[in-house]
Amino acid sequence: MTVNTQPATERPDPRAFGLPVVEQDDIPAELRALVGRVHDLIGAVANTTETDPRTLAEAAAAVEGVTERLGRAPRRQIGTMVRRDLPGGASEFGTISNIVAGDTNPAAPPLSLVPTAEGVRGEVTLDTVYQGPPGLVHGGWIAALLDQAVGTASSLATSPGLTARLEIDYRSPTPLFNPLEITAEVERTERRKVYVNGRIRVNGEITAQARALMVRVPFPE
Ligand SMILES: CCCCCCCCCCCCCCCC(=O)SCCNC(=O)CCNC(=O)[C@H](O)C(C)(C)COP(=O)(O)OP(=O)(O)OC[C@H]1O[C@@H](n2cnc3c(N)ncnc32)[C@H](O)[C@@H]1OP(=O)(O)O
Repeated sequence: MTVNTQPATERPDPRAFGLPVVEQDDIPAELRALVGRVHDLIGAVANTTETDPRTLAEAAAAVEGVTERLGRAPRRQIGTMVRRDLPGGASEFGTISNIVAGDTNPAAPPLSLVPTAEGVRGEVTLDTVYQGPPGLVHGGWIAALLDQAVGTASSLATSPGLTARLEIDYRSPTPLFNPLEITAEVERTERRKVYVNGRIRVNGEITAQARALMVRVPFPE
């Protein structure tokens, strides 16, 4: 039975939880470029066949130098959020260094999800940084992508919550270097509980699907 006892129309402002908020448009283009180059670096390091000790040592020293230089500025407060405008006039908050979708996380693919009539949709192509079995996406990353999708669908349709339960059916291998279409939508809500379904498609075929229970976080008084 579908029970909608607590439809959420309020959008909590993360500042009410003591979390700083950055406007997505205020993230400097140069920081975005740096995030992109470090993302490329992760792939280059993971896949290099370079064996010359001097070349490798120089690369390590160069990276260490950049890390030290950036470390001179204070770190962002843990839990810093970013506000993003969405197509259609809505906006959403996300953690700025979210491992799946964070604007400033070089390890994130990143996955960008937009609202649809049903829920949310995004497309992403993963490289060997996300490899599990040869040529295939790691199962944990498949779960991570789907967790993000069901969480975002739930958050946009109701209000932000935490994943209480996530069940994944891995139906067929999910390949690297192929566009993954990720969709999710709310099935029903019961008080603070939001039941959400999601899936990954490759060339129109479902490779993995998720059933999730999100529990909405109570707003501060
Ligand atoms: C802050 C503002 C900023 C905005 C922000 C925006 C972010 C927008 C994008 C989000 C995109 C992120 C997507 C990644 C999402 C993660 O990765 S979340 C991280 C992984 N999850 C966690 O760490 C959660 C850990 N678990 C917990 O903290 C707590 O167990 C929970 C889930 C909050 C529930 O605890 P609780 O609030 O005390 O609620 P509780 O009363 O126990 O349960 C409520 C109801 O849920 C049921 N329930 C709870 N757990 C379960 C379960 N495992 N199975 C079945 N039923 C359950 C209970 O039975 C109860 O049912 P009813 O009595 O109402 O019928």
